[in-house]
Amino acid sequence: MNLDLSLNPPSIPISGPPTPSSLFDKDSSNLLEQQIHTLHLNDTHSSSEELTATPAPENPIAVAFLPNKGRCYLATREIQPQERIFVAESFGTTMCDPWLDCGICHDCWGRIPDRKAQIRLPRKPLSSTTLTVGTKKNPRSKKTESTVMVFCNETCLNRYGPLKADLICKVEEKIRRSWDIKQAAGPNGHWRVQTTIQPSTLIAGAGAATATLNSEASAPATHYSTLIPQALAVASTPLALSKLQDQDLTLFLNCVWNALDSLVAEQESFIGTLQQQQQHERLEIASGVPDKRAEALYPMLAKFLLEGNCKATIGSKTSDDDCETIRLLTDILYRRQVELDQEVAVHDTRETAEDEQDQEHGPRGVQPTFADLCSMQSNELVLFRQQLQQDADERTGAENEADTHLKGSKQDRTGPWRELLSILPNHLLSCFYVYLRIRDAYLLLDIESAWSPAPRLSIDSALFRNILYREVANSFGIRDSSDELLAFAIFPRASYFNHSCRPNVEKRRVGRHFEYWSTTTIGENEECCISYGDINPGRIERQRRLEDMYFFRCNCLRCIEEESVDNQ
Ligand SMILES: C[S@@+](CC[C@H](N)C(=O)[O-])C[C@H]1O[C@@H](n2cnc3c(N)ncnc32)[C@H](O)[C@@H]1O
Repeated sequence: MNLDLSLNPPSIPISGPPTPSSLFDKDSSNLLEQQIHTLHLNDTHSSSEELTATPAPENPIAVAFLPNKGRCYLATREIQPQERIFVAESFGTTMCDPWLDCGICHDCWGRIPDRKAQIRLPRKPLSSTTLTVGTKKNPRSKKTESTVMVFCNETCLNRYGPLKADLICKVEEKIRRSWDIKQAAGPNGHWRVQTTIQPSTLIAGAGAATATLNSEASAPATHYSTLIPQALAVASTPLALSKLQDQDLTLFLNCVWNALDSLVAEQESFIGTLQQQQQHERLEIASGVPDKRAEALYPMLAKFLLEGNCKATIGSKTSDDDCETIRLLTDILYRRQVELDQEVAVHDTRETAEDEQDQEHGPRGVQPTFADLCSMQSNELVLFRQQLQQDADERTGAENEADTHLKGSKQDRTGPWRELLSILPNHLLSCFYVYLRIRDAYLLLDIESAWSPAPRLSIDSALFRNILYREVANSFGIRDSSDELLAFAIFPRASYFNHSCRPNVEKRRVGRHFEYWSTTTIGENEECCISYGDINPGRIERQRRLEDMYFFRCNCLRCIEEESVDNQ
């Protein structure tokens, strides 16, 4: 979901961009806990303190905290109408699927004037590896064969980062592969999810496999056979889930996602990696060569977890929307890895600090970091609650289809998972699917040793959640002059602009930047707000839209004024 944009070009010079404080460190594993702590701390502020922005004389705006809206931008001085107050840089972008090969540049999102001079990626034919599960060879879809990235010219490609572009094309190829789960599950199938082995023998193996398959060694995790009862002790019905306070819901979700990671690690440890033959030779596993087993691992996990439990289609193909999400995640993970590696040589050319003026697209803002992205507001809990409600609404008045289906299905082999899966909203199960898809793609690239020369990426559920639920309702739609949605991008430092139904700031896209311009005189310490889309309808309709799309009840001055008039 995205915030709407306006697309007018700039005409006057820039003031320096503000630097919002980063509340979180780069270790993603405890970000959720830290976020709760931070919000708790913020709750203890007095309102007079909260309304004072930290002075930053060179910047016209600074981040502050408002009790009923969270963080916001306040003016640090009087701002005149038509001042450019901020330039935002993205940290993660993804082109919408229909535009992948339609002459829109992946870097500047402009229409490519010279179609003959454009650069189309991948340049070389895609990997010859047969990406099928089971014995049947699946013909490549047209999507896989088509170009996945187009750039105006070398300048745009270099700014985007050729290594990253190449990597995203490789990932795209993997996520488009067909998951033929029926074939994989047959008697001659390559892999079956096994959950009958004693947990005590698995925990060490699971940790070892994770350490091998992911670049960061992780401590052996708690096994799902412990985590699932823990989750169900917190809530065992959708109704109980809907009543949980934030802290308990976070605990519940942590148990669920950690349980998924534990299952994934356990199954990976059965396969082992190519270097861990002894591990899986000890265990009785289905026949097949290791790489075939690995190819079948994630499709089978999806079948095990989702089939019969999820109303969303767990198809053999990844939906276009899911591909968009995975490209965005990969872009972000790539940039995070570059930060972690601090490999200047591999770094995109656009990242040089002294290059503050882009000849084609005007001035640049401060380059955001992964920590900036992690300090954005996570919408995981509100989204979860909304999805629970939606599922409940769908069930009202009709037979509880999901439950009937479960009871009559052959899903009993899911054992301890069954009860847990049956109470989760469908949307969360769809997120599992995207998570398994991305892990599948990365595992195949591991097996093919296909990362180099780009940095090797890995993901676990904590990282996945940290990124995914910050993208939700926080990413910006990139539109062309006819309002066509071309792409999505995350602008971490721009995400502190709150909404107002009477905004005093407007966004303008200039190439791949966003610029923020005052539309009126803004007094010192006054809040600077943009609008999240259409502000023309009446108050009730405006508020309903914001609640549905962005999960909050609007507390802007206009709504407060109109509400008090309505109540008189
Ligand atoms: C893009 S973020 C803006 C920054 C956010 N306040 C923060 O602390 O990170 C959007 C969120 O800010 C809050 N918000 C923005 N505009 C608001 C408004 N007019 N009334 C109430 N809350 C608002 C809501 O929580 C919303 O989900």
